[in-house]
Amino acid sequence: MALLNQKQHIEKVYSAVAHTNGAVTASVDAPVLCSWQRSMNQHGIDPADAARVRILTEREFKEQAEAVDDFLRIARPAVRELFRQVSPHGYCALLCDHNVTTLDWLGDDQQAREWKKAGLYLCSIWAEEEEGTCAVGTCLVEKRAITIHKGEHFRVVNADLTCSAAPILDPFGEMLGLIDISALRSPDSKESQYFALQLVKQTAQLIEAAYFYHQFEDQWLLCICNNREMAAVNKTCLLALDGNGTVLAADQTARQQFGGGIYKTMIGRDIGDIFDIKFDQFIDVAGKSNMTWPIRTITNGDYYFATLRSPQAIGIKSIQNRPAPKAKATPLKELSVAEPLSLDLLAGADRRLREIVTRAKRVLDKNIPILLNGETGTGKEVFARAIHNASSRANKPFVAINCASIPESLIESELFGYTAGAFTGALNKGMQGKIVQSNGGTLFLDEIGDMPTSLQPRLLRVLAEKEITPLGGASPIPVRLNVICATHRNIRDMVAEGSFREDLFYRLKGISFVLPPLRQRTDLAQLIRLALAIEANTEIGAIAIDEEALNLLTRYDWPGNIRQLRNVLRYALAMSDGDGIISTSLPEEVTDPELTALLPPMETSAPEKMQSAAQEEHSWSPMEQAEIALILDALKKHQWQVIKAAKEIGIGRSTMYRKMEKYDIVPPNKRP
Ligand SMILES: Nc1ncnc2c1ncn2[C@@H]1O[C@H](COP(=O)(O)OP(=O)(O)OP(=O)(O)O)[C@@H](O)[C@H]1O
Repeated sequence: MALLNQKQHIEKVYSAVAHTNGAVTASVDAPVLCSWQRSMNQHGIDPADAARVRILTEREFKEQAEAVDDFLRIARPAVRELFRQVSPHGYCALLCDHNVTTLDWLGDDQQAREWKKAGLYLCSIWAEEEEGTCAVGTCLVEKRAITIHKGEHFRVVNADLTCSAAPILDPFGEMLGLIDISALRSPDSKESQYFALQLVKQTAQLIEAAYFYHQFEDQWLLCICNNREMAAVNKTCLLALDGNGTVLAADQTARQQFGGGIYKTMIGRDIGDIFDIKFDQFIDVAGKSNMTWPIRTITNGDYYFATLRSPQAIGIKSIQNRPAPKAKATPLKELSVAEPLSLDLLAGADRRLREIVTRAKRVLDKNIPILLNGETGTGKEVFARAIHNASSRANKPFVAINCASIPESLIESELFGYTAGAFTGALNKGMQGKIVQSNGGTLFLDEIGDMPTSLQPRLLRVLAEKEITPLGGASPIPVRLNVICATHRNIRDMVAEGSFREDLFYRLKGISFVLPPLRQRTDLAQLIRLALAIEANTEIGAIAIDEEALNLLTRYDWPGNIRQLRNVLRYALAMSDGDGIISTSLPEEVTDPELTALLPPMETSAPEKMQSAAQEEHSWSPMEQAEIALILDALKKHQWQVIKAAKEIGIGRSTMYRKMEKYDIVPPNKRP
């Protein structure tokens, strides 16, 4: 842009934002003007600022791309096709994640320097907070497709570009990413970009549909169209249904057409409440054929045409005896909800979790260390077990060690084992460490953030050399190690503070997954039904739960995540009189969270304090202290259910009671 034009552009932006000249303000499209105001007033950006677009470092790029691996894999072919169509007209194509970072880029290599200079390149960040008005950033804010043409850009350095971007939403209406096509030069009129905008919109829709299919490939997919001829090839208006005909997800078109645009009005509803179909009969006819079937809406009797695609694999058992798809019928035992839970059952219908499960399945047998991160009770251990059970090592041992519950002095021998007479107090026969026990199976290192710094180099050596020398041993033992670690801590921060070795961190984090806390899960109602079935040892849906109770449970904040949810359901089952769960079956912490919040902290923390005080009065030997810590940890983990805690430690019930008596360990409900 020539200097004079640059000056005019800057003056125009200032004048429009300040409304000093009505004609200037009126000449700017409303969404562009709003974005200019945000850029200047909220983000404090100077339209004259000539800085280049910010670029991600290689490591940041790798991490961000890894986190949306599935999305990129699904979207790339569509971006390539789009680029093929637009590149002869001077456009490049950008695929961005929901952080507006360019994770894929296609452009004419001969102009690579120019693209780079303009920031239209891999790793560039097109956030409105940094760039001001721009197609990608403003599209993210507006959540709709938009063209930002030349001087509509906020910063003068971008004012030669023309860019059209469209959002790509997931089946739950959340932003997955964005697609953009941009050109360095273009005609002055914005109308020239009309077809560019339509093309990015279409491509975004295609990616959304592909993603929807992928996310729900193990469920029934109902594809609805208002035209019989187009029904078989239609890519939008999709509903994912479970084996009972309950709506699990709906794409944008379906939400707009049948749910008034509101996601929640459709999810969890029976398909028979929306269309005049009985789902079990419908899958008998439509599920077995690729034919198109006429259906009518219940509300106003409008005709539509539907095709039904059967699941590729079913994870959840249906309450009635519905026929499983013939092609890939799943063995009966996989349909049960009994523990240990499979990866598919753990994923539920939550987008993030389903993505995590898909990625986890891809590395199952690749000997890549997995790091699981997540708040307490989000299911890290259960997830690790499910990964093990889904791998080819399923018939080999899954050995878990909790680095936080074992005293530092014992971790070494627990992990590495020792030979007979290695030290005073060592068992006569010596002890095989957990690492050797897990040989060929999976070693689960829970709370890895609590691994003492003194032991970290030793663990690193075992991982690198794949052999181990027990304490007191002379020769190393070769081990086939597959490690899954878990922690609720931020190990990266620990690395920065120096309390966790960086080399060990990268050795353990071949791939990492963050399990979402319950408050972020989008499939809470479904998870509640699943957990209820597990607690009651029945099939999903066999225990009724009324709407008020379900609402209370889905609205509750769940600081203890799934562990707490399962305790609440266990309590509710005990309180219910056989007619299912109603709101009065639920504990007060759920029905009246404010009341619980008002209780003085002593109510919850006192028992633990008293317990520690009781232990401190004695002078136990280090071995006894270790035993106390182990018992207390197991009891707390199992909410003071002695039998479960004993089972976890691997001792009998009577031994457990004897030890509790010896160590003065009293359950909170029996304390004075
Ligand atoms: N998807 C699920 N459905 C039903 N129950 C689940 C699910 N995920 C986890 N659970 C249950 O929740 C409880 C907590 O799970 P787990 O011990 O794996 O969590 P965690 O994240 O390892 O907890 P912590 O960090 O406290 O060790 C367990 O009883 C487990 O069986």
